[in-house]
Amino acid sequence: AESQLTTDFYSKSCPRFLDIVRDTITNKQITTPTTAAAALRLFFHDCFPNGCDASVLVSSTAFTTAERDSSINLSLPGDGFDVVIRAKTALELACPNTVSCSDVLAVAVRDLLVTVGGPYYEISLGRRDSRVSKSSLLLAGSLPLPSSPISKLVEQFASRGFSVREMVALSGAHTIGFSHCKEFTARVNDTAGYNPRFADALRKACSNYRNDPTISVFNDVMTPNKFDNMYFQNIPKGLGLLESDHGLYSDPRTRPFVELYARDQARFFRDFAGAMQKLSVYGVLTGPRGEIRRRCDAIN
Ligand code: HEM
Ligand SMILES: [Ca+2]
Ligand SMILES: [Ca+2]
Repeated sequence: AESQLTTDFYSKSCPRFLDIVRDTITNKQITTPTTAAAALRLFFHDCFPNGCDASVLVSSTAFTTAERDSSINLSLPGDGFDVVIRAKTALELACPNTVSCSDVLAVAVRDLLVTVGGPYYEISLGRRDSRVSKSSLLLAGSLPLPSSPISKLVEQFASRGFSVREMVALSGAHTIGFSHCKEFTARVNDTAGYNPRFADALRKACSNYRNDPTISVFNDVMTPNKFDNMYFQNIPKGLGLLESDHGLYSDPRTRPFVELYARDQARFFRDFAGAMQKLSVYGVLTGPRGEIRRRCDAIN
């Protein structure tokens, strides 16, 4: 299906497509700077389990619990959904029933990454949206957990055609955004891999998280809002946040790529851009296998 995608898919049917998405994401990112990270994680959680088909955008109904309401997706921030819905609303006025929500999400993420300093890459278009979104179909193990051993993560990426190198490059997404205390606190207490002063600061920041589960910490403590290679420079210094971040440095299969990206940001940007292009065509639907959703939060 991915071979049927083209970069000029909407050039006749919706010539303003790219401009409309760019205007929308620019306004949103300026007013809400957490949007870029929110949308990037949303995209990963759409594509990785069952393909880039906007299945994660659908809301639950009286009859079905949608993917969005499965436990691993409950922490997806609303701003990722919101930026897609805003762009889609503007697009329905300009070119009704033409642009898929999955294409909007893929392009919105690309453009948002550029606004925070990330690399530009071409996005092929013509994805269609899923006609199903069921929490019950999201199998255990369809998304990586921070507590998973590196072998398990390598396996999860390999079964979808991603190399170890691509997995490390994609993990560089944690150069922006934040994580809730419950995702890492248990590990901080045994201090394995953490810089002691960083561990102290994390314990302090999270000391009240059971009463206030919204407390969260930047994934990249040095440049939290900038897309750069700082994530990889942090890890060898014990400044990685999640157990899976530290793990990339302890494992001999992934460590060389952490070191490579830590010293060569251009290399990281090239590999990240390539891996994002690959992720963005993973499991796409084309033609009659999908639909152009009228609203991104509901199957037609
Ligand atoms: C390698 C395995 C990965 C694991 C175990 C993992 C795990 C996590 C966890 C636990 C969080 C914190 C969520 C929260 O507390 O709200 C997080 C945040 C995030 N993840 Fe990952 N992730 C992985 C790979 C990826 C990939 C491949 C991407 C994108 C290409 C990505 C993008 C993000 C972003 C942008 C955030 C910050 C979200 C925000 O600020 O709203 N992650 N990740
Ligand atoms: Ca999906
Ligand atoms: Ca950063």
